[in-house]
Amino acid sequence: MELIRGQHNLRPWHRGCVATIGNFDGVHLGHRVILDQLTRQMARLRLPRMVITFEPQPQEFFAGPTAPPARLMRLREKLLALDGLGIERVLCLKFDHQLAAMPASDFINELLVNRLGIRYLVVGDDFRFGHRRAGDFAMLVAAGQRHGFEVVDTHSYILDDQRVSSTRTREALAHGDLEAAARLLGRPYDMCGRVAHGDQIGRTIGFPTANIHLLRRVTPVYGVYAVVMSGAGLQPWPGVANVGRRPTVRGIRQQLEVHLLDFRGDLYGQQVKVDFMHYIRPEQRFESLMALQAQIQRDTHTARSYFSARGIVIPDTHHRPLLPEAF
Ligand SMILES: Cc1cc2nc3c(=O)[nH]c(=O)nc-3n(C[C@H](O)[C@H](O)[C@H](O)COP(=O)(O)O)c2cc1C
Ligand SMILES: Nc1ncnc2c1ncn2[C@@H]1O[C@H](COP(=O)(O)OP(=O)(O)O)[C@@H](O)[C@H]1O
Repeated sequence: MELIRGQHNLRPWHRGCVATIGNFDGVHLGHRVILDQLTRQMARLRLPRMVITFEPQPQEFFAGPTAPPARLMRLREKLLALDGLGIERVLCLKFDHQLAAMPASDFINELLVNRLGIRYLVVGDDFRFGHRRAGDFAMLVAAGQRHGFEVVDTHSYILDDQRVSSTRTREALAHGDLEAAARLLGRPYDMCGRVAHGDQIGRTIGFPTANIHLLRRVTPVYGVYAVVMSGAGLQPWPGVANVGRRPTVRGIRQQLEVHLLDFRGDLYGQQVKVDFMHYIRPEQRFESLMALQAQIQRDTHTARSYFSARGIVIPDTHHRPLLPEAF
């Protein structure tokens, strides 16, 4: 997949594509239907698929730095998901004052027509763009008729009588209904990151945890969960995780901490993905490390019952095949 950061990085060979515009936060089943639509048009018109997205997301820009709304994915996670679906190109536009002030006609003529040479565009019929949100679906349809591209409305994807959306997914996660979120996403909710060094308190209470910095993001999950971690050259590995500020040890930053069940080994520096399977409890402040330790012990029991009821097996570190000494 090719990532094009900003309009100024578009080159003449990027002209000619079938495209969609949106936040794609979560890359949920509704998004997947849109992307499938692009795939069919790619085959018909023999043109690459282009996803046009914004960073920060417009709602984040308008909310300002003090009250950022929760988002499901960091840009990196979004790009990984789109790459996994085989999308050829992503144009990531920096959403700033300049873009917010761009007249709707420039957005169409400069970007969509001149720079991108769009031949097919799929967007929601409530999509608004350009200065004062003056651009709308009807304007795109009219431009399409003038310049010879097709504009199609995204049909709402319905599950359990309701539209699948990023907001609905965030709400399911906020209510601890990870199972509902997984149905909307078509996979468990996950977060990706690199395992960093922490305060090394975990090992002293018998629960070493792989620390993953969340890079200032407002997460839609908060508290203790049964998780499955993958990456680091391991088979998917069940564990328990805490997303929070760790009030017991006076943590400052919000962090994701994963304790893998029955695992021993070094994970520092590894890039990992953590699937959130089941909500266990909210984060709490404990009076002592001993009280925290006792609670984590109970959390691991809860997680073990969850995994065994679903036939998810915990691998055995001791039975992992070892490379011969000579290697
Ligand atoms: C399953 C689990 C639940 C946790 N719950 C809490 C909690 O409710 N409150 C808290 O302050 N710390 C909690 N922690 C502890 C911290 O997340 C962290 O593991 C601990 O402070 C050790 O940090 P370190 O890895 O930097 O040494 C929990 C950890 C795990 C693995
Ligand atoms: N079962 C386990 N789950 C998670 N990490 C483990 C486990 N066993 C060993 N580790 C290793 O120990 C580190 C965590 O130990 P910890 O004492 O919590 O130190 P830190 O505060 O640096 O995270 C992990 O980053 C990983 O490399």
